[in-house]
Amino acid sequence: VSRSKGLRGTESQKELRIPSQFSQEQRIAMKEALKVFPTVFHTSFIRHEVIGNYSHLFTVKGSDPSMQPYMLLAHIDVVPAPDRGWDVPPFSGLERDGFIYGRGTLDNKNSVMAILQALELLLIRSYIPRRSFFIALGHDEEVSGINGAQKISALLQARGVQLAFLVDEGSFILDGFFPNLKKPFAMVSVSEKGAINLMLQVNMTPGHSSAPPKETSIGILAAAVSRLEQTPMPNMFGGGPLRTALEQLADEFPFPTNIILNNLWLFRPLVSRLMERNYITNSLVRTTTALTMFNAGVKVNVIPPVAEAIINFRIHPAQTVQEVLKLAKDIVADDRVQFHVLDAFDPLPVSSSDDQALGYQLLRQTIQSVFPEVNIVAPGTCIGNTDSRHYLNLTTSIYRFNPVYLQPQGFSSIHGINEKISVQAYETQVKFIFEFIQNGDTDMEPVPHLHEL
Ligand SMILES: CCCCCCCCCCCCCCCCCC(=O)N[C@@H](Cc1ccccc1)C(=O)O
Ligand SMILES: [Zn+2]
Ligand SMILES: [Zn+2]
Repeated sequence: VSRSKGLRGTESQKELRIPSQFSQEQRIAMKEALKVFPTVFHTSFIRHEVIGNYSHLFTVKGSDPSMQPYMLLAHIDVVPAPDRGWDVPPFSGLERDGFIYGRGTLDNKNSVMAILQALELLLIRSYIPRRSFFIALGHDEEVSGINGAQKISALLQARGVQLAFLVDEGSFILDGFFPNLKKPFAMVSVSEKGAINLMLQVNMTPGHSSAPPKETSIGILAAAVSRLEQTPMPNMFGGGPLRTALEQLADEFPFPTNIILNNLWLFRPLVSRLMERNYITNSLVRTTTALTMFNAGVKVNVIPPVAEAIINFRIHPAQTVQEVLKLAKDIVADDRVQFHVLDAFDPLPVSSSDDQALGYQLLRQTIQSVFPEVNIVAPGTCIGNTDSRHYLNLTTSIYRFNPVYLQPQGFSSIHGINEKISVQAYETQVKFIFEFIQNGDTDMEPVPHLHEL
């Protein structure tokens, strides 16, 4: 998408804009006061509700009821953090060398705090939005979102709300993910992979370990999961957001990659193989198979009656739950291994990233203004799952983007160790949301878009 396209506000709208410049005092307060947002909680046109005991829903009523509302989404829960391996304790929130360390600093307390902080800063400058918006802060995203996001979504549906678009976590400004691409680019995820949690179970007759049978439940199951791990699902690289992104990025690469990416009609097989070389880009071209749990055995000298394993599949947008299960059964090819699907859902619909897509264009406009050094804003597919999938009933326009730079090392720190965000990056995220909310007051309305997969 060229930088020249985008949204244009009227002259009067431009004049009314509050510049996103903060005093030194405000910048210090932004960092220090990571606690309360008094103005947010005491503004007459903002309603705060607690949903499902712990999730938060803010309804910010705009002055123009004819404008369709949007939603900003984040989650307050985090995954556990091992005590070992961190440079500072993971729940201390300590600052070191300009970075705030801690579990959730990138996933997703940064967004929780930056959204509320940006709104607070706008309100104390007497900002009144034209377009209404919701802020939904889920409390159980890391364990499925059923008691948080799903309840908020049901409540808003009951109230007859339809959203123009929604913005959640799920992608970043990516820096250093391709070895020969020196410049960072913004990836806005317009879809996310599907998932299956599959339990494999083998039941055998227990007995004394001194006279073992030729095969045990553990041996049979281990062989089955090993076959799954050793047999990757097919490479599905071809179309969709990934192809669009690579084509948009083509000219950012040096020769000969630029030629290759500009001619995917010819070089598609080569590119699909190159993508497999790295475990992150590999996850974009196929359904991934991750062995995540394995349980068996009750005592050192008992042949175990049951062995169980859990396989976590992340489904490529070009496949379905049923197709992946069929492939998995064919790979295991052993009737003694029982399949139990614990939970499963297909890849999410693809939201529009065209010139008429309000949410996407507002993100692009704000990225270009806050990160002028970023040349490319490209659509992508989120490899993980987010709370946003619970809002399909409210909108067809779901975008996943965090206005933060991410390097491969930072990616490993999410759910890993030494998760951290620089104070400067956090300030920039606040600035981004401060601008985004104002940009949301544009008159441009989205056109209906049919989902495609
Ligand atoms: C053109 C290609 C460029 C290279 C691509 C690089 C990709 C790096 C993108 C990094 C963004 C990853 C953000 C992932 C957010 C996922 C959030 C998450 O962890 N969600 C959980 C939710 C969940 C779901 C079901 C049960 C429990 C939890 C997850 O496991 O997916
Ligand atoms: Zn998250
Ligand atoms: Zn997470």
